[in-house]
Amino acid sequence: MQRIEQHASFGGRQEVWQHASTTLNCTMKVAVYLPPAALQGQRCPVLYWLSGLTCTEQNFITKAGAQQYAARHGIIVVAPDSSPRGEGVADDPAYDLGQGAGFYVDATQAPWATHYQMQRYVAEELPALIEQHFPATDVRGIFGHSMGGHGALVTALRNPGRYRSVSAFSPIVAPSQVPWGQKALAAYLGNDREQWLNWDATALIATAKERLPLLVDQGEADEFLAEQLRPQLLQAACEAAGHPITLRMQPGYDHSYYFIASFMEDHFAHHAAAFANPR
Ligand SMILES: N[C@@H](CCC(=O)N[C@@H](CS)C(=O)NCC(=O)O)C(=O)O
Repeated sequence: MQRIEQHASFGGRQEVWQHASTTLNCTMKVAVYLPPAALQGQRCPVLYWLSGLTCTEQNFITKAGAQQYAARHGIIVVAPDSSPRGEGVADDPAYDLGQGAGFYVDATQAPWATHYQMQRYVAEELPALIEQHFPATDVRGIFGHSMGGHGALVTALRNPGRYRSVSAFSPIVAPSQVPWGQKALAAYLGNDREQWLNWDATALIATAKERLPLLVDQGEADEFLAEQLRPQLLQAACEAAGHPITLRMQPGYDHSYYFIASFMEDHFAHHAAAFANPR
């Protein structure tokens, strides 16, 4: 791993690292915030952030205002790029497919399957790397925004026991039922809609092996709310399955990082409380 950026921040350090990913077959960039406790040699729990469409590892660290809360709670925050990248990596001219739009799934279809294995990357390769190279414990949480909110929910649901906590901002809760998800899942997984359900939080809730409480914040003025996000589908699935969920509709807020930053403190409190509780 090679460090390519470092900035003092709230007594800790915001870093960006670059590494060769064996899962994705390309060079990946990942942002790592080390709180003051980690710089003093303490092992800290790790909160993974998954970004939305068009994002790199930069959007979250420059716009979400998370460093102050990570510093206060003594949490390492890891924010990877949202897809494999590079000249040899398959892409599409549209913003919602290909580079910047990995959807956190493991692709099975050409030309995507060679590099687009984002689920194994975020759930397996990245935690192993972080826990080897940084003063991290194996206590993990995961959260994200939009496509990354979908990624966080699905990653926690598919990997029981691996995360202590999960939350999301404006997630795509039912990708198999909305245009962004249908386009990406058809490309990456093919046309068998049964396969799509393995990557759809609303579908996975019914048979979840672990009932981690979900915290979901959603802006009511979000331009993608009615067509792409539809959080009520997740709430209904949770009610049917007896899965704990706190869905907070936030009047006046749109889909942007201004919204995310406004409720970031609450998400850190949610994850920090879970980290403090022994299982
Ligand atoms: N209107 C946007 C749609 C993509 C979008 O809204 N991306 C969200 C995540 S779904 C985002 O985080 N954008 C980057 C940012 O706001 O920094 C575009 O065409 O680029």
